[in-house]
Amino acid sequence: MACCLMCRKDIEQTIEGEEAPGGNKVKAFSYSELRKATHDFSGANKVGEGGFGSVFRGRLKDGTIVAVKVLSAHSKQGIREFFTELTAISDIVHENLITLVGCCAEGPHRILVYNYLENNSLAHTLLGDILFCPMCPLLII
Ligand SMILES: Nc1ncnc2c1ncn2[C@@H]1O[C@H](COP(=O)(O)OP(=O)(O)OP(=O)(O)O)[C@@H](O)[C@H]1O
Repeated sequence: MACCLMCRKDIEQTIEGEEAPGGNKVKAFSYSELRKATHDFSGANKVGEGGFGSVFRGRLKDGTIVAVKVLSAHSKQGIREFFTELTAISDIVHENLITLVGCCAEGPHRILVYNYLENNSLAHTLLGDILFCPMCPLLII
């Protein structure tokens, strides 16, 4: 049984119990489920790249649109960072932050699944319908 390097809990216990180390419910996805959701992690669904690895837009079976963050084999971040991110974010629920929907730790795969944030939706969430002056950087209030 594999062991989480960070909290020393068995990965199976964490994942199969569908509970992240922080205590919030986090769904355990199978690799094939996420493969289907992202059309085999197709380039067309790739929305970004971070230090962790590639991020794909995916549609789950129930129609939910998610962001699928795949830990790259070449990533400088490893299993410890995977569980650090899992632990840190699973405890936080805030309207201005993305929510961790679930994760996958099947075989060599380490994947985090978040709710999908459309382009500009963060700006819209933070600023609402504030208008910008077309002539200068000032806000029109
Ligand atoms: N929940 C999301 N919804 C939509 N797009 C996302 C989401 N999460 C990440 N992305 C896209 O993927 C890119 C990479 O995100 P990621 O969180 O992996 O790295 P980062 O925040 O840019 O940097 P770091 O690796 O330092 O955390 C983002 O810039 C964004 O374009």
